[in-house]
Amino acid sequence: MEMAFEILFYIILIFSLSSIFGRKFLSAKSQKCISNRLPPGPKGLPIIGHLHLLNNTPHQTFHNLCSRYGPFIHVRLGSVFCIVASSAEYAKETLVTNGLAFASRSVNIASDLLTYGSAGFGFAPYGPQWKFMKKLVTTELLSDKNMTQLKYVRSDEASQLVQLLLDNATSGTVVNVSNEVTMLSNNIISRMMWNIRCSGEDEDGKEIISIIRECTEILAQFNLSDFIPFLGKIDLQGVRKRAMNIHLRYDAILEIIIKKRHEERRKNKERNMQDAGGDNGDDHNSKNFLNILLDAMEDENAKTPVTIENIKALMFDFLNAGTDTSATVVEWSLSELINHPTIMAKARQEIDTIVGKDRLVQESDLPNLPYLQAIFKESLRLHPPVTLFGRESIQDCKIGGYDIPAKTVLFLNIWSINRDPNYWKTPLEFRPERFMPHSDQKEGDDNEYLLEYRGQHFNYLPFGAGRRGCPGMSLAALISPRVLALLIQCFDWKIACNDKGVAPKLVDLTERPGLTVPKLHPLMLIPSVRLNPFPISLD
Ligand code: HEM
Repeated sequence: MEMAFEILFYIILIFSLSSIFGRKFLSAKSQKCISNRLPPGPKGLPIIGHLHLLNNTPHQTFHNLCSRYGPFIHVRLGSVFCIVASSAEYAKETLVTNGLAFASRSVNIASDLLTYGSAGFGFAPYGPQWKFMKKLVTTELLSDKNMTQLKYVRSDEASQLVQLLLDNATSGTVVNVSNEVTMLSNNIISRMMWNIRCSGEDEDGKEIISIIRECTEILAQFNLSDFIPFLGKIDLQGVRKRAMNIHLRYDAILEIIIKKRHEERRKNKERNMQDAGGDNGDDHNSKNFLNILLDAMEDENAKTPVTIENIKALMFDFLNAGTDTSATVVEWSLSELINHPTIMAKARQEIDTIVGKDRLVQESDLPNLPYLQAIFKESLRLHPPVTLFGRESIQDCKIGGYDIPAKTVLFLNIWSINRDPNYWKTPLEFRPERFMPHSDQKEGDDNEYLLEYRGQHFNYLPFGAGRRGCPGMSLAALISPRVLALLIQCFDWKIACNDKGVAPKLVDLTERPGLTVPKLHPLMLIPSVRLNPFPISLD
């Protein structure tokens, strides 16, 4: 609500300013669009277009507009021409059939500052730098080999979470599960990146976590200056100033981390020289992302040189894209399981049968736990961590017979497609059985159980698809289901009392607006020990 008032206030201001400046800032691009054959859309207002329709849950706003005007619509946000795709057919058309045209991302004032002018990967324009980064990410940083080498990080963090929850269960303490799984996910990504834990005593870690939180907030903030060019310099909402502040803090901490790492590398090299090529005894640390990137930067024969800005920006992308997303799935899954005790019981039975009660679930068990996988998939469907993602076109193209000009921003509404009754039976129901083979199927389930999230099934795209589909999908599929399995295996859960002293019967499932969409209210639960896994041992 607050945001709606803020936007209304600025819109009135824009109208006043526009009467002074006239309409000349309406870009040539949007003028050109008007003459072409465009997808349908609501009637826009002069200058601001459809800005007034947006609130802080754009996926829901676009969903409502598409229910009225069809699955492929256009809107104009100030001077920015946008299309919204809200069906499997248009997802395929935009992400794959016209995948090259829509291979870029739009950049805004905050993301430009935070990513060193798009020097990283996630916000990089489509071109040689992005292609080089993509190769580095898929063949080195997030390669199967590196994921296997860094398995000890994920296992260690999972053990630490179980230990912490055991302590809480023993003392009967209420646990903020949302916070704990976010911290776990931050720790995993941060240790894989540069071997720093975010929780605990490490000051660098604490600063990193506070930066991540502020970034998520500012990147999700709707900034009018991104859409009304003449406001760019004015910074009405103070977004540029805040983004600059975060950027400077991020840069300062990165400088410290990189300096320390250079020093360690120098010492290791000296030690290696003395040992005449022997092991440097630092193998855990050596495969972290920062070391791989510093190796790439020091490679004098590289065709595409890697700069320090590339490294800092890429690290930013991972922190930003990889932490909250993986945690959000666990938070939603556990919430749904508590609200559906029969599903919880079935998941537990599967774990008890396949894994037993003598040891904890390991990553290697995951392929043998189909019901757990179905819960993971169903959670990604009903509560996709990324509800809406954006791309930008680099050339004119035709989609569904409509003319789409270059530099059009595409919003793909995953949230809406995942709830579309044309593709899903009882789409608003949390029902993992839809992803299970025959015996558990309800009549008319068709082939929902065959659907995978890897980007080939266009009615189910929690990780996107095509060239810019999520490179962290396999990592997320290792982290989230395993953590969820441990929470199911080791603990019984009770909902904690609210501030009125009443324990609600069901977990509240309201969404919090933002770049990723976690629960509005953190998941506050009281664990009790179901399986005491001493000694805690994970692979
Ligand atoms: C459940 C967890 C996750 C979900 C649901 C998710 C979802 C997404 C989505 C929808 C996109 C946009 C895809 C597109 O444009 O087609 C994306 C992009 C991206 N994701 Fe993820 N993601 C998750 C975890 C991760 C992790 C763990 C990492 C890395 C450590 C990561 C790194 C990225 C990057 C770098 C991009 C940008 C890729 C590019 O622009 O080429 N994500 N993710």
